[in-house]
Amino acid sequence: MEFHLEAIASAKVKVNILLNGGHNYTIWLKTNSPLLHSLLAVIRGKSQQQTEPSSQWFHIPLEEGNTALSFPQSSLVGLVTEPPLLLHNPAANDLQGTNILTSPYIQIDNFLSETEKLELINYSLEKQANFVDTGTITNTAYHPDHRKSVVLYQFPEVSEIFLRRLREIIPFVLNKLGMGFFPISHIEAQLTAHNDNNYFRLHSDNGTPETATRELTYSYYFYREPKPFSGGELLLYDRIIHNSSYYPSDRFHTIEPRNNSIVFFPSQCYHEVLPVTCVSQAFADSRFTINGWVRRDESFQF
Ligand SMILES: O=C(O)CCC(=O)C(=O)O
Ligand SMILES: [Fe+2]
Repeated sequence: MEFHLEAIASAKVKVNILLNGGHNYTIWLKTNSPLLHSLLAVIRGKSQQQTEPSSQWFHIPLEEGNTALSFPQSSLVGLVTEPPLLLHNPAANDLQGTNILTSPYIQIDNFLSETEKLELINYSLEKQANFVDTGTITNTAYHPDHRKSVVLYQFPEVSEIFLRRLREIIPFVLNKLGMGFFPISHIEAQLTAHNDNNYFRLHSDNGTPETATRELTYSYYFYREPKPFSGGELLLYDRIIHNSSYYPSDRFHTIEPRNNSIVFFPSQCYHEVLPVTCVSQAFADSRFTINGWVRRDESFQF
């Protein structure tokens, strides 16, 4: 399921505009705002030579349009952005030959309140009849046993509030992962359940043309207590970069699917979900997740 809620997707950046003569002004802009992109273009020295003199000026409305900040492009000497907007991916920067890159991840405990988590469990149980097999979409003749679990694609009653919460921490998460901030087009979300002998074999989340704009993967874990299953750890593999392509190395981090925690990592990193053992085999005793991907808006390039 994809959510195209602009309010959720486009996070804001604090931009301090540095002008000739030591002047500076702070404004807030969405990551996909054309103004932000024009400012960045000037900084990169890539602005088009305009013949129209008026287009060589910036006119920025302030205080809900009651005031305006106007200055010529030539006066712009710098931008301080928070969170940092990186103009390129430092991880892949200037790498030649074969390199091994550690796959960064962050796991945040108590992502939802205890009541919200319990409501989410009850909600998932009410919707049991609407879950569908993931294998029918993911498994192929080449990889017949790639994935086994069930998924709910539509859950509007909870997804909006969940994604709003998620969006708030994305700047913090990208910073922790050492990833540059990027313009976000939308955030995908699905609700999955892994029961006895369910798993997801080694894969990356953005290896196809349709998934190429996925930048950040998240997985929120929730289940009944006492923990009704074992296994189901997430293994996150470090990356081998060879000739600009990413491959999994044999080094990995083992991430426990701790109840009410959320994990984030770059979507290009290979990972797998180890088989779950769930003795009761009851749907209610599954390893539940809300998981998905934050997508880059390709129409805006920093
Ligand atoms: O359930 C997890 O821990 C990760 C799921 C996953 O890798 C995916 O859905 O792409
Ligand atoms: Fe994945």
